[in-house]
Amino acid sequence: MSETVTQPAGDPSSVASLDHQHRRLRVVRGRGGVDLDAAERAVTDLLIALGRQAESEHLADTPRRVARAYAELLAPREFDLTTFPNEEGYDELVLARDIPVQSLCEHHLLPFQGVAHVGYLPGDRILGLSKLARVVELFARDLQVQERLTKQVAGWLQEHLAPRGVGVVIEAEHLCMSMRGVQARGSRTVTSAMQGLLREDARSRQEFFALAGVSS
Ligand SMILES: Nc1nc2c(ncn2[C@@H]2O[C@H](COP(=O)(O)OP(=O)(O)OP(=O)(O)O)[C@@H](O)[C@H]2O)c(=O)[nH]1
Ligand SMILES: [Zn+2]
Repeated sequence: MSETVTQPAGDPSSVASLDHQHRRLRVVRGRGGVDLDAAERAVTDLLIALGRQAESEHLADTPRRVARAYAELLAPREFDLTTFPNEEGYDELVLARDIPVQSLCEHHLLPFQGVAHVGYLPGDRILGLSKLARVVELFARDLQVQERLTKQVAGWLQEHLAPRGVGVVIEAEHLCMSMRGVQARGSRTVTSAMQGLLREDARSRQEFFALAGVSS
């Protein structure tokens, strides 16, 4: 048996189907579609505005490449959110550290990249471990600000896994801050989002930050 679930407001383009028998949630996140032809024309115009014609063989195909690159960067891969019954009653933290994060800053369309530490305190069900990284990608492949990305990952896990708590820390370097502008090379921005016991209980919160290797 399966049913289609539409994601909540703020994420209107996402659709998922729930397989009750296997407790799998098929996660598909559309972006309303990238218009590749229009993007290609826009990149051609941008190159002209920057004073660059298709003067070399390298540049000749650049508009098409850039359009396809953005389409790829804005399209998270589909996955099944597989959960299992917490048969052992495991009630300590589960934490995946150093999950690579790559996203695009919505102010300059430049990359920001770094790592995410994502953890949760299990309730009735535990999650296939790889899914923590997949949820990070689900929201990172978008035009983002780091604060929103961090909160979206935590909120989504809380909603779909119903754990006793969720914690997300992201450490990232923004190329808009290092390659240009202030040129603060090597500076990393740290954001966190905590839900449930990891927000309310000081001991759990401290343990999360200690295991994540981040001072609280
Ligand atoms: N809060 C937040 N700010 C971000 C993020 N990514 C980039 N920014 C900042 O967004 C701001 C945009 O500010 P503006 O003053 O409009 O842009 P700007 O003139 O290019 O700013 P400078 O980078 O200081 O040269 C900059 O301070 C960026 O560093 C993010 O993920 N979160
Ligand atoms: Zn930026």
